[in-house]
Amino acid sequence: MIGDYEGFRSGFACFVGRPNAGKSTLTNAVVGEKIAITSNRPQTTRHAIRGIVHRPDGQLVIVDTPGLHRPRTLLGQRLNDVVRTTWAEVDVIGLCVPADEAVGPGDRFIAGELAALRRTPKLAVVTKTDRVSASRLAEQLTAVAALGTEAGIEWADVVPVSATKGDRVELLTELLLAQLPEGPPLYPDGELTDEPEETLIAELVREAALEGVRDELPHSIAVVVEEMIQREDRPADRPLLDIHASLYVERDSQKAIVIGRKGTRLRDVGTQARTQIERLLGTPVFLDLHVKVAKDWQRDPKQLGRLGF
Ligand SMILES: Nc1nc2c(ncn2[C@@H]2O[C@H](COP(=O)(O)OP(=O)(O)OP(=O)(O)O)[C@@H](O)[C@H]2O)c(=O)[nH]1
Repeated sequence: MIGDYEGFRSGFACFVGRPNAGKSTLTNAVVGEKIAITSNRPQTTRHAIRGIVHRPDGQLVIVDTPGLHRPRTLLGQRLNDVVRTTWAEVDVIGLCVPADEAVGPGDRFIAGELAALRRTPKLAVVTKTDRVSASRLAEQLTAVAALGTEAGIEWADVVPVSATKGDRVELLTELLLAQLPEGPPLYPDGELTDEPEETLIAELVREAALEGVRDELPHSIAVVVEEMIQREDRPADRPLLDIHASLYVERDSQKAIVIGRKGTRLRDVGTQARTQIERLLGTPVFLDLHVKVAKDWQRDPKQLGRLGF
């Protein structure tokens, strides 16, 4: 049957780069739908969420990985393992370097790790080009080319993009597709992601809970969707989906922060998350959030397992 797909390319790609490099935003821009989680604080992406681009001549499956970083906790170690496993499995890797920040040790560390994957084609992606002048962009393109040379990587392409403006996102997609092996589609037409809905919903709740909180919290929040059930006794044209989710924090003090004065903060988190979830699922949702303390869950293998890591 392979012959039926002559000229068709399919495979996996992932974007790597230091925290805040713009990987999630770029994934969304390439896939064209909000699926990965973005935020202006580092390391909010924890799960390998795939977005799927369908084209007449190819199919590109994007795997969104957490940032690689120096592990300080058990969670950190597991995240790094996830990242390395993902890198070894994909067909093409895009290293994202923001246009508005100098190439630094973080980029060199990641480039060094990438260089070890000899057979995988690698593209350098200079992100957030809308934030810099043309001359600054030209300098950054040179710096990123040099980053490759130093690490012993031969970039398949060096592509400047703005995910927010949509500049050259289409070009990048084509260049990624061109690196994929020939083969039949991996997923049915029309599918955007194969991540279970619960995971996406949990990530949306987590994203809402992280809005505007202090720096110590991001790594301490985990969200688990406990139950999703259609409300009974609803007219067919007005369905309602009940979602019960737990927000786990590590300490009582963090619980107080998440809940806020008289529960106002948690209500806002619920409203924001519900809006996003309704957009994702296309159905009205009643979202019930509970905050629970799981003492030092990041250091406890049993708790990590229960929270899905
Ligand atoms: N102006 C501009 N801002 C961008 C662009 N892409 C991303 N950003 C912003 O940069 C910040 C980080 O973007 P993310 O996509 O969350 O970065 P990330 O690499 O996935 O971050 P981690 O999940 O922490 O690894 C967010 O505030 C984005 O809005 C872009 O093309 N232009």
